[in-house]
Amino acid sequence: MAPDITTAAVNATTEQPKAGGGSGSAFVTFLAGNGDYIKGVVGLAKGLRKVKSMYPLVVAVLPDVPQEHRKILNSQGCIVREIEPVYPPENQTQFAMAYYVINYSKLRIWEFVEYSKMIYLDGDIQVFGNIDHLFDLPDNYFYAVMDCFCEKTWSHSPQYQIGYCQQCPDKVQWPTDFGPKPPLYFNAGMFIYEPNLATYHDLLQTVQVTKPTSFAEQDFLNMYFKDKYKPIPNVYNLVLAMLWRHPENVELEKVQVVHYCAAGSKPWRFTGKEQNMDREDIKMLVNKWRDIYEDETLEYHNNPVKVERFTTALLEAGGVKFVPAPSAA
Ligand SMILES: O=c1ccn([C@@H]2O[C@H](COP(=O)(O)OP(=O)(O)O)[C@@H](O)[C@H]2O)c(=O)[nH]1
Ligand SMILES: OC[C@H]1O[C@H](O[C@@H]2[C@@H](O)[C@H](O)[C@@H](O)[C@H](O)[C@@H]2O)[C@H](O)[C@@H](O)[C@H]1O
Ligand SMILES: [Mn+2]
Repeated sequence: MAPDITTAAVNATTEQPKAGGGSGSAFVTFLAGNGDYIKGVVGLAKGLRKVKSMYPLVVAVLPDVPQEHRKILNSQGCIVREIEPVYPPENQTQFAMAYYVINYSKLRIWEFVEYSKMIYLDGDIQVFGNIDHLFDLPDNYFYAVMDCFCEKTWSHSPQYQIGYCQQCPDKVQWPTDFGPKPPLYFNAGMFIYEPNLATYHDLLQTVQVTKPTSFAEQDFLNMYFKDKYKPIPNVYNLVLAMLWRHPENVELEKVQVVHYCAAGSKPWRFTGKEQNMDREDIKMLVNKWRDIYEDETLEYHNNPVKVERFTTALLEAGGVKFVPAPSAA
């Protein structure tokens, strides 16, 4: 039987190593704690398989992720990478959500230089369309979708207070006495980046001298990459609040990636009781997530990537060495 090798592994042996040193691409997500986000990551691994992505899913896990959850990740074909926490400097900041303090640990993914390009996805994201083409975007930029400032979670901000949102910049003009309009701001639940050790060390040093703010590492990443940030269409990270805040900017049938970040929208613990959670579109998106999560045909053991014998022979004949690697996709 032909050895299981991922297309990415084959690609990795043919692509030229880039600046970061790595030569392959992969999706990466972040898992912390012993709670139920493991379900989000399993759903994501199965969703990437359903859309027949060519790339593996790396999961950066904090030490508090239990062995049982790591076993589940391996059984789903994920590549589990242990990371240490990253804490912001001592501060009095009230994060929008108290647990956001652990989200600074996401910054460890810049150390994964065995990969030249990665797409980061939160564990509460699902991919409903193949987005592998995003790995081909030009290097040296930080790609992500613009966020929305209209939810209560933004009530601390001047944008919210004057009703300004970058999703509808002409609705409320930015007052001149408020100083310069804020630069475009991205949601950090999904982004395309290149791991790089110099950037990684600079990120960690800069965190220690930067005052933490409400949206923790999301604010920090926006500040750090403000000159490299390139917005990509909302279809690549539908922040659910867009459905009721900016429906004119959403064409649901074209959405490729859904981000279940609105309060009460996590599909694995959905009750439908919170504000906006009784909407038909929300219930449809939660059911779409659940269908994938419960789909037995999407289990890894039902989907090992097989390569025709001739491909193997071709690789060996060409002297190209390939390393079998589990694929989450
Ligand atoms: O207890 C937790 C909280 C968060 N996360 C990870 O951190 C990400 C960011 O948190 P979250 O998505 O809840 O933030 P939101 O996008 O809802 O603001 C999650 O998607 C998970 O990948 C986790 O693994 N365990
Ligand atoms: O740690 C800060 C987090 O900030 C972001 O979530 C927010 C943001 O999207 C707001 O705009 C929404 O209003 C809010 O609901 C949502 O939770 C990222 O999705 C998450 O990955 C993480 O970076
Ligand atoms: Mn999220």
